[in-house]
Amino acid sequence: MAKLFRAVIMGPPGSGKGTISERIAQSFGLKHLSSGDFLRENIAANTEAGVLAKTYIERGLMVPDHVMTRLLLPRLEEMTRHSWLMDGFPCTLAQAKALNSTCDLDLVISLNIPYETLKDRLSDRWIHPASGRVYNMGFNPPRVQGRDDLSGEPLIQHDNDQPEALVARLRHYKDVAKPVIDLYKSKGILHTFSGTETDRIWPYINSLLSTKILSRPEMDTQHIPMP
Ligand SMILES: Nc1ncnc2c1ncn2[C@@H]1O[C@H](COP(=O)(O)OP(=O)(O)OP(=O)(O)O)[C@@H](O)[C@H]1O
Ligand SMILES: Nc1nc2c(ncn2[C@H]2C[C@H](O)[C@@H](COP(=O)(O)OP(=O)(O)O)O2)c(=O)[nH]1
Repeated sequence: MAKLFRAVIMGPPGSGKGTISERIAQSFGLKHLSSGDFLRENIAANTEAGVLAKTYIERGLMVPDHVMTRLLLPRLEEMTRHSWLMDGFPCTLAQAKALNSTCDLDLVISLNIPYETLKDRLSDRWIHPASGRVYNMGFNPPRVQGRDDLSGEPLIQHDNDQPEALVARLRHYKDVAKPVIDLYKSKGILHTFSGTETDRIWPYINSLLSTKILSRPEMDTQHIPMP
């Protein structure tokens, strides 16, 4: 059996983590794990952690580290037979250290996208709140305006995606992500990609992964929630 592959994708809000993760999952058969999806599943199932996490997310705050690690690490430990790509975790040094004690990462992708680009994308980002599916009116519009493609339910915009809130969110991201990025740099597994368009960054990520993932045993093209 081919060696399992463990990767993380990092980047500020709107940098394209979700979009690129889906492409990686489709092209390389890794399972796309998303901290946001996982939190939404817990909220929908009314688990104790989900109820707690909801109180933070509703206020536009990050969920505390101990809640995130207690929720996610056991799930990652269970994934003994699959290669995966984690999107949205870790995003603090405490989370990264906790992840480190659970598994050895092979690769970290960091997206470095200019502020103006993030601002434009996010002010035009529409979300299906129940699933977390995202649309952008120019880049990946829904089939029917204002409606989710799968459920037909209405799409919403988040206040914290609007320019007034964005500056603070990006500053916060930079502060908390810097030590995480430094940690992965020191381990020699960090790969940074800069640019303004996902379609132009993607070929570089694709060719990097082609050199790292030699065999593709799990050509599973779906975005699979954690077990
Ligand atoms: N690793 C994490 N640590 C703390 N809170 C998290 C983490 N991942 C997700 N969250 C919380 O869950 C919420 C939803 O996460 P999700 O990644 O779907 O959305 P987001 O805010 O749109 O992120 P982005 O803007 O980067 O796409 C976040 O706003 C945050 O409150
Ligand atoms: N115009 C444009 N929009 C893009 C591009 N790549 C992604 N997007 C859109 C899709 C989303 O609406 C928004 C943010 O992307 P995302 O994949 O949700 O980012 P992230 O928050 O998971 O990091 O930007 C891109 O290259 N151009």
